[in-house]
Amino acid sequence: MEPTIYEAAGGYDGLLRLAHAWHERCLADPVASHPFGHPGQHPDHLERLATYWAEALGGPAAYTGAMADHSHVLRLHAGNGEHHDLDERAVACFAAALHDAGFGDDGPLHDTLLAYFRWGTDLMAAHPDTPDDVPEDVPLPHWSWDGPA
Ligand code: HEM
Repeated sequence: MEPTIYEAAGGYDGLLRLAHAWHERCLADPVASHPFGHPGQHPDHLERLATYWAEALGGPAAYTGAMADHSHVLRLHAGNGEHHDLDERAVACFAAALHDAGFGDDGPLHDTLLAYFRWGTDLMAAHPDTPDDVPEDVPLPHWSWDGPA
């Protein structure tokens, strides 16, 4: 049977490595660093991000099982107005992070992870006005080798 993207990416450990690499790239970027480093952000941010990615990419449902739901994640990203520059920089940082974390610069796994992140960034930008616009109980969006699942 074809491995899930989660398995192909090295499971939770591989995705945690990628989350660290993405965060490093964002912190080093003049635009993408802005959202990070404010007081009050979750101390386990990267572990929670990797757990979320794991669930979205065919791994265990541990984010929604033990941490929070997708509506919570949407609310964290909502209410910041339109920010296309930031989104573009965040995607560029993710492409660089794929390289840094050992996922290479091309190939099916690299390409699907990058496409997932680009899609996810658009989903996160869907509520620019206020977190109050985010409905309750939005299901966590899954991604497959063929795109949105
Ligand atoms: C422009 C791109 C993005 C930026 C600038 C960004 C920024 C952030 C920031 C600042 C936080 C911390 C919020 C807090 O703890 O107060 C966060 C949390 C998080 N983000 Fe993003 N994000 C981006 C894209 C994404 C994408 C594409 C995904 C998923 C595919 C994602 C998933 C998450 C998750 C799961 C959390 C943690 C939620 C929790 O603490 O339970 N983000 N993000």
